[in-house]
Amino acid sequence: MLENSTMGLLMISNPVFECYAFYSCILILKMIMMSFLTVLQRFRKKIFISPEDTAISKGGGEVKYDDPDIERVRRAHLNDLENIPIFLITGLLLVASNPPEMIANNLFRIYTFVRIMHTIAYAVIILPQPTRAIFFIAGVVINIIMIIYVILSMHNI
Ligand SMILES: N[C@@H](CCC(=O)N[C@@H](CS)C(=O)NCC(=O)O)C(=O)O
Repeated sequence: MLENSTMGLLMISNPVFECYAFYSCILILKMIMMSFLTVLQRFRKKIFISPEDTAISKGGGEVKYDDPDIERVRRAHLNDLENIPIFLITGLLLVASNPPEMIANNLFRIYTFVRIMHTIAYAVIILPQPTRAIFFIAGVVINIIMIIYVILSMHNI
């Protein structure tokens, strides 16, 4: 059983949890949108992942696995999958560690901003490197800061 005080931290009445929950929802919605962005590209280019999918496209289509535009969106989606779930778990651990509100909330805000910018730089307007790398690294640094805070806030290690 969680202690009462910890349960209190993981409730919307805690402003840090509220902020975490809000930005987590934004990031989850963003990831859901990546599937639709892929579908959009598939219909635009009439290129599908399985033969039966070509039947739902007016004018048919073909199965191909190396279209650069589609693969770009898929890579951006995969990169989200490599990073955002780490934030969702680490952010929750941070909330449970009762961090300073301003610091935690700004980490959540900046993380969300850099992940959205990573997608834009990778799959929407395609910005030159190292723009995307900077957004990626900023996100990784925030996850690491949160992990270090959580570890340091433990009493029994
Ligand atoms: N799985 C990634 C690990 C490194 C990474 O995430 N790099 C960032 C900054 S260059 C990125 O946007 N990689 C592109 C990608 O994952 O498709 C890769 O193979 O590149």
